[in-house]
Amino acid sequence: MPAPVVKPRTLYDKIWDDHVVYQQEDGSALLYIDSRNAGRQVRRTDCTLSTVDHNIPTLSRKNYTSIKTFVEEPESRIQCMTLEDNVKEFGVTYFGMGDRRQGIVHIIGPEQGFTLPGITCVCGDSHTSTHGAFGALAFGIGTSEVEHVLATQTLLQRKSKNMRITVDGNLSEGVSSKDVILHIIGVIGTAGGTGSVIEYAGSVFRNFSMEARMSVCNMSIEAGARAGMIAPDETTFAYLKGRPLAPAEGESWDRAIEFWRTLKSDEGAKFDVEVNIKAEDIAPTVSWGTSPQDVVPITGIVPDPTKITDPTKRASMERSLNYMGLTPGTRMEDIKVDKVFLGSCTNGRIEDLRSAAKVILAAGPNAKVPESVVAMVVPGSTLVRQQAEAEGLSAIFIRAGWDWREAGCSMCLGMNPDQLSPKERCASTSNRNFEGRQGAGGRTHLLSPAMAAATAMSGKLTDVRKFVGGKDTTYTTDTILTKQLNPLEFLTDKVLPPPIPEGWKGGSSSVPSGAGGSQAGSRTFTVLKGIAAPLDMENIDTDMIVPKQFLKTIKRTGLKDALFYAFRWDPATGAETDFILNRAPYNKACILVCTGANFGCGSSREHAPWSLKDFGIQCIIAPSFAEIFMTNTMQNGMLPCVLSREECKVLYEDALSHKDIEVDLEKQEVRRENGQIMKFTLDPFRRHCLLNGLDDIALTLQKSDAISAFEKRRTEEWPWLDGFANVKEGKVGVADTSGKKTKFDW
Ligand SMILES: CC(C)[C@H](C(=O)O)[C@@H](O)C(=O)O
Ligand code: SF4
Repeated sequence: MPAPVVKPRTLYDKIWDDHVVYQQEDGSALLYIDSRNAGRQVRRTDCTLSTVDHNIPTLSRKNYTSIKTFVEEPESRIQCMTLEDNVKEFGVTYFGMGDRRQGIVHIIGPEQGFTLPGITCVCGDSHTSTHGAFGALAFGIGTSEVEHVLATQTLLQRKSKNMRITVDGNLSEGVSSKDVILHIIGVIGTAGGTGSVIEYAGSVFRNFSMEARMSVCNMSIEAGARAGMIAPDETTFAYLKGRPLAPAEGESWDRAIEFWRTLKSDEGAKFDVEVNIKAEDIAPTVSWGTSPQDVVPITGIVPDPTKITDPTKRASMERSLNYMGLTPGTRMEDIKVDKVFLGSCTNGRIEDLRSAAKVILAAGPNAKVPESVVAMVVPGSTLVRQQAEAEGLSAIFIRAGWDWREAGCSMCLGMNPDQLSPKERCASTSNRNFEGRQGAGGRTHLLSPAMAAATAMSGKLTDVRKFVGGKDTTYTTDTILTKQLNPLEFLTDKVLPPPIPEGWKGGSSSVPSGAGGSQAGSRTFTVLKGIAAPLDMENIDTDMIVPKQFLKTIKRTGLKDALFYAFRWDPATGAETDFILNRAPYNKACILVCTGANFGCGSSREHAPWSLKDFGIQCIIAPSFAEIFMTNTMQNGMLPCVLSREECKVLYEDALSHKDIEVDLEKQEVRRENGQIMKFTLDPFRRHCLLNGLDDIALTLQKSDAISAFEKRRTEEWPWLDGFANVKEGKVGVADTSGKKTKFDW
């Protein structure tokens, strides 16, 4: 009999196929998750890593003794202490503030060799896409899904489309990986990758270092994609070799490498969407608006909304320009800044710091940041910080007048004290320029580390080529700086597997008990009729829906007033504004109708649906949704309903005239008062769960035999994934197992 013909597969197809624990009839699958960066009992502590990053202060830690005494802000302190209690209780490896392996989770995972090719990796954070740079399938999830993974080590997923973005050619001088990804998002838009996993291909990515690849994959979420990935190659393997949590050299490493070499898209594999970009078309790029797609070359001008024909899009652009305090036609290079932020999970790595330091050096030995500007560097991890100090980079920054901080997320989202004041303008190497992202009323321009340095040294947005004319500032080998050290010199802390928590009967044959049904409120959605609140905006992001200051809660409830906070409360007086949700009858709305696409884009914060639900909104109707937000709503018994833009506009008018709208999930239809019916569709499994109020975790636990069987096979085929493979004796990188039991409200 002839051998069956094997269809060529993409890299994404291969990783997906390797992780299917159980294929459901409706097309969705239970996917095994190899690693997660973060309750319930934890099924695989050996696959879990946790740290503190979002809300910790970035002040000197010289006198650090404990979170309790160091973190002044009470809610942040409670959140961090709760995490510490939980990692103790569950025996999860934890890099706390006193550990030099602490840092932004998307920096420390790769740094430690925890992120490996071919794995699935999730984290309750949208920039988990970063880890795709290693040829992993890595994506962000919300709190409810994190719970699901912690309890079952699996996730219910529907396969995404395959999208390939190829960038071939030679990048021009001054153009870095950040410019490449900003340019890509400018071309395809923030919803351009929705429903897809992007594979980045072509000579530009092949020639990038791992750090540059991480910056690109990191921002896949800003392009709306489920994940971004790059096929692993010799650059990947060289980066991983010798890292503490990577497979140990010898048989384990050899076996792993042999497998990793198979992880590439086959010749002739089918991609549903292909985008081709010429490297030569990419210039040093900067954002002008409040969405990462609002970008222009640094040599460009602020665009003119009157040239936009679609009224919703035009209104969004006008709103952005008004928020940003910019006039159409202004040269980007004429825009003065107040602050410069170098850091974040996009650009807080050693190469980013080197690239910026190089520009500072090029500005001259005595060059200083102008008095009017505050420039800060926040390394992505404490190890990056130590390496930068050893390489002499910190001295370059400090001499030029930059503020040299400790590791954390910092002003990327301002959940800690590092924030912009209203109307302050910041050149930032982070990934999001949403309204209020870096502080209420603050204005953000996204750019590369080299451009940030050029901007800091001149006080206004500046073309980096003015500083490094003729010199290549891409992340290749660099000779200007004093000395470049091998990161392995800093990765010397010994690692042991996490301790086994008391009472844990783990292993691949058992599934923790007590799982199921912890979500707040009802999970059932059937028919809903009532007042709908109208919204006419594009790209409503989750930072707008619920700003960062409310993410410090460890509860799912009490977020009613947090909803659209910056819109609903006057920043000066705290009084109610006349925003639509504050006006009767919309203050009692149970449905939200939005005419703009890409509702819920940005962060994976489940606080967004929690706050909507707390307000009373159970259904959102829009032309399209960001994927993580959509899943998060359904996890909370809410319905995201997709209708065409035209239908949304009709319902918007109904909402304006206070007409009731009826949404029927059983029949999958929206009914208007005049009897007109609009049909919609929803994933059959999700619909079934919503109609019956089913808990995913309870359902998954019924498949525990399949999970155990998968784990057995995984141990045979990929033994290096069990436990922390490259374990050395010595210091334990975890908290102990004593301590009181702490329970979240979720
Ligand atoms: C807080 C977290 C859930 C969030 C994310 O998902 O991205 C944050 O990292 C952000 O960048 O907004
Ligand atoms: S995007 Fe910013 S806030 Fe979010 S993980 Fe990265 S650094 Fe932290």
